[in-house]
Amino acid sequence: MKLPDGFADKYRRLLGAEADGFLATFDEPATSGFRVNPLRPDPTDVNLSLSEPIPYSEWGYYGKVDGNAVDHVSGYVYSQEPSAQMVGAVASPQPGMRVLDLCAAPGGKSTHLASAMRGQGLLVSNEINAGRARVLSSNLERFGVANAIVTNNDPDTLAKAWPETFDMILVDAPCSGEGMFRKDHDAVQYWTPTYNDECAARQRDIVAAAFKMLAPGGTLVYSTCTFAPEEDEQIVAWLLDNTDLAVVPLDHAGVLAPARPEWADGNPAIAGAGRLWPQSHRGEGHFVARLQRPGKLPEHVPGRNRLQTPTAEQRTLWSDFADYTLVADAVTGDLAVFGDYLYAMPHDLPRLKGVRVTHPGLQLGEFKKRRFVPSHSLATALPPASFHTTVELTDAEFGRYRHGETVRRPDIDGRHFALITNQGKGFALGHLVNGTVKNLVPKGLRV
Ligand SMILES: C[S@@+](CC[C@H](N)C(=O)[O-])C[C@H]1O[C@@H](n2cnc3c(N)ncnc32)[C@H](O)[C@@H]1O
Repeated sequence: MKLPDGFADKYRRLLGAEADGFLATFDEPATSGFRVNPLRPDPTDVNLSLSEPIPYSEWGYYGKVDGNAVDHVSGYVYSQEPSAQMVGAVASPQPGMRVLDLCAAPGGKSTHLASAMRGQGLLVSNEINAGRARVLSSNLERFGVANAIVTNNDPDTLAKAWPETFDMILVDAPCSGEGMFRKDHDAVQYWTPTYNDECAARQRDIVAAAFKMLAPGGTLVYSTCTFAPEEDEQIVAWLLDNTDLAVVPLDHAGVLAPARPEWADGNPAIAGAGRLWPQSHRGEGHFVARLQRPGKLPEHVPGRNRLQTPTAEQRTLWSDFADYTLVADAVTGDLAVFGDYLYAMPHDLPRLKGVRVTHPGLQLGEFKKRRFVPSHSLATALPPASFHTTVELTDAEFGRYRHGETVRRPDIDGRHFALITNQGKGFALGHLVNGTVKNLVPKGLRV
């Protein structure tokens, strides 16, 4: 690969004898990986025949999953490069925590955090870019995450709304992406000898805002997919100088190499952070640090939010649908209406005033002229056992249904909604009308 001018010289200076091995990796193919979804009743019921587990990532495997395979479409797997999986492994939030993923799109780390949280507690996934926030919401829906909301704000706005609010915050920072060079040619084009300093200035602003939102006793995880000390060790040094955070040393017994204090201000505590290098590990490379505030985590105080609750008519429309389609208590959470849409919102929400919430929880459906139209997200959020009726499709029918076609099941009478499955995995809803399954795959998801 043609590396940008100045890049190789910089890493020869930093790495000395190790530089040749590091620079040679840019001519090797990129590595792929995925995680299985522990939120599913049978997480390993996916095609793992050729996949080898990633030793440091509880649900991770090396290998590639086809984006059109049922395992992907039904949210049984999430494709994520192996190094990136170290971040979720280091964070490992406990179920019940209040967690903020500040730079969250498209959702690789958020779905990993949600896996560890097991549906308990609150995950706030924030993304500054509106288009990317929409992709994030749909990836969380596909993965069946019901205890998350998505916000679309800059970090300073959130810091004003949510002082000392979260038990854990992940900053997976926008960076120069040197670890993406093998996968993303644009990252190579952007790089100049001053780009790392420009990224570092933005990263300092982001971590400063993140720190304001961290509760006493809380944990900040900072990560990048770049090798540049300006964006890695030097950001940790800045946090140690400007906040009461301390580095929690990571386990360097496996693939994670110690970070390099000499590439920042020499503070030996920085070595507790970790680096994944592509020359010594099967992955693209990453930096990760875990830092903690002194003190004891406070009790969560739910914010006083004035949410629009459903009207009596809307409640009836919802319960008519739910009673007829779902088993009892399939949906938990507080019912709230946003525009024409009904959501089940997670409990323990902080105050939402001043925050742009673009995905307030699990979208249940839309009220349309005195009718309730269920949302696609129910198909991947709820297990098949939650539905009174499921319709299993053959592999050939699966492809046609995703395309938007109807299927026939003459043995099923009446009119009702059903979960559509392939290989037992729910991936869409359908409306059965006298033996014909009308296709409810949203137009934007048809292929
Ligand atoms: C490395 S990516 C996050 C990847 C994500 N965590 C994942 O695992 O899928 C960084 C994200 O930060 C966002 N971003 C860019 N500028 C930002 C800023 N000033 N403050 C917060 N986020 C920003 C980008 O839009 C991008 O989605």
